[in-house]
Order: sequence, then structure tokens, then C-alpha cells
Amino acid sequence: MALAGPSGAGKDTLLAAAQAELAGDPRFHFARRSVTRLPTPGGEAHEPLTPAAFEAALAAGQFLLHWRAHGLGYGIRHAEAPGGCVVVLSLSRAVLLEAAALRPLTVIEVTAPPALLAARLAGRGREDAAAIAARLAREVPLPPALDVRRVVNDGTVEAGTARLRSALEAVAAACLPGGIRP
Ligand SMILES: Nc1ncnc2c1ncn2[C@@H]1O[C@H](COP(=O)(O)OP(=O)(O)OP(=O)(O)O)[C@@H](O)[C@H]1O
Ligand SMILES: O=P(O)(O)OC[C@H]1O[C@H](OP(=O)(O)O)[C@H](O)[C@@H]1O
Repeated sequence: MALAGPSGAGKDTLLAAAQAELAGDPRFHFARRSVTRLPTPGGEAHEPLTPAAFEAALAAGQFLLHWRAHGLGYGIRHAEAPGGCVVVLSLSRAVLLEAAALRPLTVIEVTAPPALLAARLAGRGREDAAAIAARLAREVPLPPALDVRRVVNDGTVEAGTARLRSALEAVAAACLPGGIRP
């Protein structure tokens, strides 16, 4: 299952909350991303890589998926997508078709109204005003013919997390006991 959607929609926030609630649930594995960005307090628990280390990992074939956006490199290492029942990861909309060619894919499109996106990115304070404007202007259409469920994160974090949990549970309902893929 891949979370995707515009910057500021709340993908990282809802993913982290759902991951905490589902810790120890054998049906789910939450994949860590590798990103050429230093960690920020309270931010995503990614693997920070230097640009050189990212290029070396890419050249060595260590990424199952990778993409570039906002001047950064992002990757999912092979070990982060093991053969369990449901692997949950946050992806660029630009690699969803590639992901769907690897494994059966359900996309969770996380969205919020534009005014909320802008307010949240400003409040997050990770990027400067120009970078925030570029993020808000970025449009990447979702490819057609994918299984897409929409989570509108326009209320509290708790409400958004409950919506994400419902979507995760709906897909995981097919898992066999012990978290085995059917
Ligand atoms: N439901 C919510 N209510 C209030 N604030 C929220 C909510 N969801 C997320 N936020 C806040 O909005 C900001 C952006 O959220 P987050 O970083 O999770 O978005 P994102 O979709 O992962 O964005 P990006 O694609 O840029 O990484 C964060 O500061 C987060 O705390
Ligand atoms: O716009 P698209 O291509 O869907 O996404 C581009 C990338 O930007 C965001 O990452 P972050 O905010 O830098 O962590 C998304 O999570 C994604 O990885």
C-alpha cells in the first residue's frame, strides 16, 4: 500500500501515527525511506544519505524504487519491502506505476484543501517560502487504472489517522493468520 499525494497533505504524520498504533501487528511492515536530507526533530524517521551515498546505493542496485523531487533523492531499499502481507510506504506519485508493476498495489491518496496545505507547510517550517511555493505548485497526476482509496486529511490528526487505519484494515482483511500473504 502506497501513500501518495501533495506536499503538506499529512502523509508522514498519518503514517507515523498509524505505524505507532499498529506496532507489533504482523500483517503490516512499514518501509523506511532513504532520503538525501538530514533528519529534523519530530520529522520522518528516514535513512539520511549524502548525495554521494545515494548515487552509490543507486548504482549498486540497492533500491527497489527511487525517485527525485524537490532537489532531493529518495529511495526504498530492497530490505524495506519484505515478503509479508502488507508493506506500507510513502511514494512519489511519479513512481506508482512502477510500484504497481512490482507487486499488487493499493494507493492511499492523502489529500487536503489547498489552503490547508499552505498553512501546514508554513507551520512545519522545514522549507523556506520559495520552496514551499514550489511544493504547492507541483502537480503530479495520479496514473489511471490503479486501485486508489482517498483519505481526506481535513480534520484532526486523530481523525485522519482513523481514516487511514480503515483503509489499511480493509486491505489487510485478506491477510491469513499470522500476517501471511494470501
Ligand atoms: N490533520 C492535521 N491537522 C493539523 N496539522 C496537520 C495535520 N496533518 C498534518 N499536519 C501537519 O502538517 C504538516 C505537514 O504534514 P506532513 O509532513 O505529514 O505532510 P506530508 O504529506 O508528508 O508532506 P511532504 O510530502 O511535504 O512530506 C506537519 O507540520 C504536520 O504536523
Ligand atoms: O510530488 P510527488 O512526486 O508525489 O512527491 C515527491 C516527494 O516529495 C514528498 O517528500 P518530502 O516532502 O520531501 O518528504 C513526497 O513524499 C514524495 O516523496
